Amino acid sequence: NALQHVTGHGKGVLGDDKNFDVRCETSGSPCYLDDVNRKIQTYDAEKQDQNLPGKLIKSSSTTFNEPAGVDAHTYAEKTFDFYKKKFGRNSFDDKGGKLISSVHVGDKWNNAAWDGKQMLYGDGDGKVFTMLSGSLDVVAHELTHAVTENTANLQYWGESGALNESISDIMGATIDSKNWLLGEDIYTPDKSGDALRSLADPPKYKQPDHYKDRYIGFQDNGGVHTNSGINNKAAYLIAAGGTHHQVKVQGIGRDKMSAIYYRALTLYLTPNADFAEMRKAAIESATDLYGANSAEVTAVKKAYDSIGVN
Ligand SMILES: O=C(O)[C@H](CCc1ccccc1)CC1(C(=O)N[C@@H](Cc2c[nH]c3ccccc23)C(=O)O)CCCC1
Ligand SMILES: [Ca+2]
Ligand SMILES: [Zn+2]
Repeated sequence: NALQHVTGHGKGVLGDDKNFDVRCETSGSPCYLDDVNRKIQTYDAEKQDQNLPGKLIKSSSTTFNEPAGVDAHTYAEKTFDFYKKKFGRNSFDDKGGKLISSVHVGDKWNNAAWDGKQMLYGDGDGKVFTMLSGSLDVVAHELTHAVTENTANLQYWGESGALNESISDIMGATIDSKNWLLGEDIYTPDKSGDALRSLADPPKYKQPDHYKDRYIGFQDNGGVHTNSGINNKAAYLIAAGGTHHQVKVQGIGRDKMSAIYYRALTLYLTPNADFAEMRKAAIESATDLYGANSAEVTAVKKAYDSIGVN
């Protein structure tokens, strides 16, 4: 069958209308959540997590009545386009690798993940989470794990793991740039105004925002989802500015901040990098991009001073 690609339509998890690229048989039907240009395919795991990816989501027309799949597909396209347009990166591996997502993974699974090969999204239990692909920052978070694996490959425990997590939150909050929250669109559907994490104020959701308050222990791979708050705070301050622990940072904006972290991730960070190495890599990247005595380099130095990473 000819690789036709047409525009599909459908409502997302929050009931909003979305357009996205699909593939239809030459007869015009059925159509699939298969973006042949970007090589993004979205599957239905049918509430199990053993035989992945499951079934390629299809519809008898270009209209898809599958909100979780519509958002997983559309947000993967948006994240793909961000990396391509802003950094010239051709998919997560910079080789045009195929991006596979599965929705309805597990039974009311209150989580999502990149499993080393594909993205997985749970439906949530409807209390703690609604379908997790309904949040652009979550999709961008997961896809960024794939980028990290193909670049610095930050090991997923201890300080390198916290940095791995932080880079995913930073790119998530850059691509979903409406605020500095993570997961707010799908977290506690019955309650508004809360989120899974805040980069602006990590302690609001029980994350540290200073190196002296880091978690040292064995839970969650040594606290990768906890200590990410420390580097998240630094990234927030570099972008938005502010005074933290008596240190004043002049912000340089989200755009330059994310360019610094992307350069650090792809050129300087190594698999076992710790927070001290993150500081050096960010200074080096800002120096490359904006000059040794630039306001951008000063912002990076001050931000890391303010979180106790000197
Ligand atoms: O990608 C990640 O870092 C997280 C992947 C978690 C995971 C790891 C290994 C196997 C399965 C699942 C998923 C996300 C996450 O931050 N999960 C946290 C918070 C969380 C979500 N659901 C939970 C349920 C219970 C406890 C904590 C959580 C975690 O797993 O810690 C990222 C954005 C939103 C969900
Ligand atoms: Ca957000
Ligand atoms: Zn993560």
